[in-house]
Amino acid sequence: MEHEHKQHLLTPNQMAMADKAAVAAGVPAMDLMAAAGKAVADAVLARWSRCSVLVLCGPGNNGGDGFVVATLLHSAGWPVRLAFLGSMEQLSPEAAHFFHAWQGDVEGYSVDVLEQTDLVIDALFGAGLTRSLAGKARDMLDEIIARDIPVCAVDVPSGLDGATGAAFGVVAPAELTVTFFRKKPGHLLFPGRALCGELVVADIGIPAAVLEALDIQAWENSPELWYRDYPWPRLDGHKFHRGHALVYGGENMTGASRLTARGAMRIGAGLVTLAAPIKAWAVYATALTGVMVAKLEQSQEAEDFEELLLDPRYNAIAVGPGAGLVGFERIRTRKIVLAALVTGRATVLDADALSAFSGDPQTLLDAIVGPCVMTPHEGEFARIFPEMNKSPEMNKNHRDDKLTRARLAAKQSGAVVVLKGADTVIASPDGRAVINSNAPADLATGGSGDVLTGFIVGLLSQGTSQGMSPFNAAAAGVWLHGEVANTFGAGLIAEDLPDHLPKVLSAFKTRLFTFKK
Ligand SMILES: NC(=O)C1=CN([C@@H]2O[C@H](COP(=O)(O)OP(=O)(O)OC[C@H]3O[C@@H](n4cnc5c(N)ncnc54)[C@H](OP(=O)(O)O)[C@@H]3O)[C@@H](O)[C@H]2O)[C@H](O)CC1
Ligand SMILES: [K+]
Repeated sequence: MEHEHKQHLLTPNQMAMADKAAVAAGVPAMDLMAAAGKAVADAVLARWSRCSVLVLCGPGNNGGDGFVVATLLHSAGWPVRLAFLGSMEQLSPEAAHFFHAWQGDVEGYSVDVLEQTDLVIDALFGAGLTRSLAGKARDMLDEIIARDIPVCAVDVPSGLDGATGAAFGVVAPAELTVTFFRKKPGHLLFPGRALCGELVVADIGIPAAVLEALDIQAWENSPELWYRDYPWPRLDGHKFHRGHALVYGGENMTGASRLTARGAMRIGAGLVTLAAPIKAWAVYATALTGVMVAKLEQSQEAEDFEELLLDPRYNAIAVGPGAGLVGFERIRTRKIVLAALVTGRATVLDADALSAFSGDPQTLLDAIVGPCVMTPHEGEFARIFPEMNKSPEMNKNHRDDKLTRARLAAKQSGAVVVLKGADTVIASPDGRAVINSNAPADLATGGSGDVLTGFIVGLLSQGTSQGMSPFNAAAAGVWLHGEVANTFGAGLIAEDLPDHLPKVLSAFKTRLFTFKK
């Protein structure tokens, strides 16, 4: 399991390098293509009953895979037709070999060929796509969409950028995509994740060892990445070892920070204190058992918060949920955030803690001096990194994708950036990134972000010195957050998330011992 590293995500360029490394290691390109085509044919035979298949082959090795698929489905007794968009001369040696191995006709490449077709094998373009599809390639995909013909895509649906999940123009959505060796970011980032349909990753004989030579910077989120650092309660673990999380509670939206405090408790913070303006103190004090509530005196809340922070035992701080943005609250929220950041202690900034700096984000970014995790959704992200979506550099080469934006924001801010969504990206200032893929749609309920903030600050409060770095704490928090929602299922509301975590943790713990083997 160790060096399997199933979570690695390779860019199309890294995929090509893996390909070359495999050939250099003695795996003939011919065998790679044969194995790729076989993996696609096997996946089709396993999912569809015999039907009339049209294989669309493009000019490169994606097309080469298609030739292999056509021959294998034909020899399985399926009615197979093949149309080729390219020229013999342009084919690589291995693609040319499998082109000649195809015994059937090569039909003219026009939309008429779609007549009587039950299933299309999309082997037009894969990792080599460099620009939007146009002309006949595009017309064919438009027609496939119009006729709603099921598609099995080879490597990626044609038109999809494997690096970003962005569509270069038209993409025919696939029921099934078969990719090779490892996933690409584009298989996990929307719209790519949706356009791929069910994803199968086939081992085609590329040795896992080639990964060492690649400078992998992206992974699919999984406990495999961070379970070694997970702060399991130690037998001698006095609660003070487990750290003390300090959560700032707002005046009106008291529910938000209560969810955060509960999330921090449930994930194992030794102690949690919620600091709230005295006006809201009674609400918190009655609602929260087990969480201590500190009073912040009227109109000097920020000073009192600073005073609290003089106690070094508060080793992780969360600000944002329900902090308040209306009128004077905005000024107070900014002061509270700056008071937290100046301590240099692990700080999680979410929601209002971010929006309070829209208009002058640099004040916030300049104040980040210690371990910090930001958890913006797209709207909050745009307020803190307004230039991110408009810079010519970003849009010139389709770099306005989520992975690039989160990475640039992390680099620029020095914080770990959790750019939330159905495909949450966790990016570290050093360029590493994790794409989360287990979150169900139900998670988009009000308050679920407040709980995530609690999970992350709760993890950070437990042994930051020993090893749950902000990057790992964010990845673990996001994964557990998704896992709880998955196990809970329909009808989930935010309040269920903290209380359902223990069940997931114990299941995760037993599973861990299988990891450790
Ligand atoms: N690494 C592996 O695991 C294996 C991958 N295989 C398959 O190989 C493809 C990648 O093959 P490649 O030849 O590099 O590229 P494509 O087949 O995806 O593209 C072919 C050429 O198409 C041209 N191109 C690019 N964009 C367009 C466009 N919009 N319109 C027209 N033509 C386009 C481009 O050539 P240009 O010179 O025109 O730019 C491409 O070179 C991978 O996806 C796998 O399916 C191996 O078969 C097995 C091992
Ligand atoms: K394809």
